[in-house]
Amino acid sequence: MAPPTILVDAFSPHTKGSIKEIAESGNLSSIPGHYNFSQSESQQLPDPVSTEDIPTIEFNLLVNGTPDQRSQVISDLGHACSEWGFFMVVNHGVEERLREQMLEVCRDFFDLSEVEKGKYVGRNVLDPIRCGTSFNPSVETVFYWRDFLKVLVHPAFYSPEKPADFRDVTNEYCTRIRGLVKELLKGVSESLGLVPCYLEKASELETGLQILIANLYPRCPQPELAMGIPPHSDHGLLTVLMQNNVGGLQVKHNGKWVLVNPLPNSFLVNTGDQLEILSNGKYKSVLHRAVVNDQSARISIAIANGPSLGKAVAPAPQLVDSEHTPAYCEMTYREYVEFQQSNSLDGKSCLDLVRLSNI
Ligand SMILES: O=C(O)CCC(=O)C(=O)O
Ligand SMILES: [Fe+2]
Repeated sequence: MAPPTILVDAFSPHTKGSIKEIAESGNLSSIPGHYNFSQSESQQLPDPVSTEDIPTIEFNLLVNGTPDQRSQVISDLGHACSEWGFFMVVNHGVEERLREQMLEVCRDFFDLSEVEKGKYVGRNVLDPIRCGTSFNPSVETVFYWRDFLKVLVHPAFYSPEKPADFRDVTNEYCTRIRGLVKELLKGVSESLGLVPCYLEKASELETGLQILIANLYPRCPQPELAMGIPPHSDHGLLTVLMQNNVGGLQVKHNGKWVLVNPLPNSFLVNTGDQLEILSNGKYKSVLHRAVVNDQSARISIAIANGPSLGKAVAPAPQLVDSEHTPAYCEMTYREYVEFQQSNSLDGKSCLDLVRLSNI
């Protein structure tokens, strides 16, 4: 088979529009060649996928439980972070109505005209509002079956002008998620043997960077040949994810891809690179990816919660001793995010690049 000849410059997704537009144009029965990963040398599809029970965290017991119940949840959190880097949160108190509204405003955004969405085509990772397609199209030769919208929502809050209710709904939702993350991080700190406020302080969470990422994966006529989002880890502390009722997320666990089937009304939470650094590698930032399907469009909404951009992040001194030397170099979160964006990671975590060689 001939190698792919499509170059980013010759076929910029920004000029040709979204994958939504391509997927919805006529009766598409096969995917364009530059979405076909079987032609790519760098990505291999698919690996065997298994189903396993994913750890579940009872949020209500973490914040309102008896001391014994709270201790149990903290121990569950510790296990989830060290063994999986991934867990489901149930009984979190965020109303189903708000979650549905979030999905609606994000769907309405993707339904805007290409011209309207084109206002937000951005190039830089820290642009306040950025809409695009694929994963990192400036360095890719085969594209991902995904459109995205990324909005910075904290410490300064931004919103596209349309749809009209996007601003209010996302502001409320992201504020609620910040509350959830703050409590989860207290539990995670305690599970590391640190004081409850450790991670909050060490990451300057009050001015922490929060990013809303809405992903649209349209129906794909040949899902076995395409990929929605490639294996990656998230750069922040904790990412809180939900989806419409369509599956596709997979997490890497013990060397295998595990299909995630969330419990109704639950949030999916994964650990990010900054948590791995702060915990000196005790909690691994989990690799995850999203596959596509030929039945229904999938929408996922990830809220990434990270340290303050100016905060220099390093392993907690309490987790460093003669047996556990510092495993990562200190870097501000801004440097880390920009460093990640400037590297073609090709399925690897940016952490591989900042890990000190002594572990
Ligand atoms: O669509 C998904 O389930 C995963 C999305 C994701 O990993 C991300 O936006 O970082
Ligand atoms: Fe992710």
